[in-house]
Amino acid sequence: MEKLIYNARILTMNQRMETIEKGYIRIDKGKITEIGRMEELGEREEHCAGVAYDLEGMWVMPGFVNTHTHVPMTMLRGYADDLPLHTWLTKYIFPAEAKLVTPENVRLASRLAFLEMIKSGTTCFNDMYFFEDVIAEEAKRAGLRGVMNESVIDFPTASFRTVKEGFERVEKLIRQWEGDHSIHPSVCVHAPYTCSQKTLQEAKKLADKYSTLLQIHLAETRKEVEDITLEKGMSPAEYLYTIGLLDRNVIAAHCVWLNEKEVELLAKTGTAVGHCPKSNLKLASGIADTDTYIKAGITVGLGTDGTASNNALDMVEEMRFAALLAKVVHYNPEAVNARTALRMATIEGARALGLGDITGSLEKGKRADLLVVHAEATNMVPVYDVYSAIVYAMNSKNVRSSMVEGEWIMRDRVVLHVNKEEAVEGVNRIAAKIRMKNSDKR
Ligand SMILES: CSC[C@H]1O[C@@H](n2cnc3c(O)ncnc32)[C@H](O)[C@@H]1O
Ligand SMILES: [Zn+2]
Repeated sequence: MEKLIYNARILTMNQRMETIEKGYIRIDKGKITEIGRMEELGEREEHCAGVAYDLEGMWVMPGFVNTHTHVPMTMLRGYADDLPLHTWLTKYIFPAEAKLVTPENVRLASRLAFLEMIKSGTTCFNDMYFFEDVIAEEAKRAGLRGVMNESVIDFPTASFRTVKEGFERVEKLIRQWEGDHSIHPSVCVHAPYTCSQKTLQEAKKLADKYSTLLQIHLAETRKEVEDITLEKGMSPAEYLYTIGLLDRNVIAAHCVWLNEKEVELLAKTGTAVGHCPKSNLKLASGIADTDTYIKAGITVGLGTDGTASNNALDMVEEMRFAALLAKVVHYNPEAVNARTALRMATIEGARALGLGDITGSLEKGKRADLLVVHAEATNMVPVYDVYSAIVYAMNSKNVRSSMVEGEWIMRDRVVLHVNKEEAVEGVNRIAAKIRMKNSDKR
């Protein structure tokens, strides 16, 4: 059914960063069919074949694109905090996942994640986990757009015993969702320190075969750089370049520790970065120098990482952290200004995922993935600059409604297709079992 949104201030986030003071968007079959000023609409609002929404006092902007997360890790939120990555991962998270990751738990934990994501304005996410078939089903039900990465790693996991089996699962998922508008399966390998050269190259071949994205964790910690340099005689990104892994269809999460040469390699190959500022801070991994990356021509999006290392899925927070942190890297307040930060959270994120023609900005022909923001909320007043208000003053509660593929997924803070009580109760049940098992061991 056609929808018409009118009387809103519209932030298009298009190439020219156009805003429309009082504008309208016409939506049909999931797509933006018209976008313009109210004067251009004239009396035509009466000629909407479906429903018209008067959004006086609201801003309409593209939904946030979370370029790196592990959706079902909501079940491990707060399970192991205040640890460095290596200890956190090998002593706590991998062992817990070996017992906890079942299709049923993944389903429940995904529902909780989707509630939190929708409430804080995410409309599109790039996931990396196990049982992505289940996560994809739940994302579809919630109404979200998702890039789904069944992730391959060189040890047996709950969802596959061998790397071969892992890649078979990836291919199955790709075929299963072929032609779907909002579920985008892709290929993923965990990291250069958990996957052999053979696994990494096989993944790249598969991503190229199906024209999908390839996702990997890269240069997250100083330890990773030291270990890979010792083993391969070169730093992690240089190693990936040497074996043919860096490319236009690749997104590397984190990239905290890139040297000058590696920055050039990423820029030259068109490899994108998924910057996760909060997770990098909490695990004390470091601060990625995104200002330098962007100036070098690298596409940089933002990600939350999972809730066991963040511990939230809130892109509004992530965007603010990204802007603030970039400034202290070079003691330069102009680094990553509000416009750049909002671009990273929307259109640059979409471009990093290879979805730049589909989502991330509000333009004719693109899919209608958008947010309705309450601009008159007290924490947003006064407004001298819309980008400043969104990046430095807004909080997630200011997001009132959201839409993906032209369908509302939240209206007036009510998430339409995820049952809150069920999701909360489900994850609390999982946590109770973990607590019981851990107290048995003592
Ligand atoms: C192979 S599925 C994804 C795998 O990654 C783990 N993980 C979560 N956060 C991080 C991180 O910051 N660096 C490296 N690995 C991470 C997650 O627990 C899954 O096992
Ligand atoms: Zn991660």
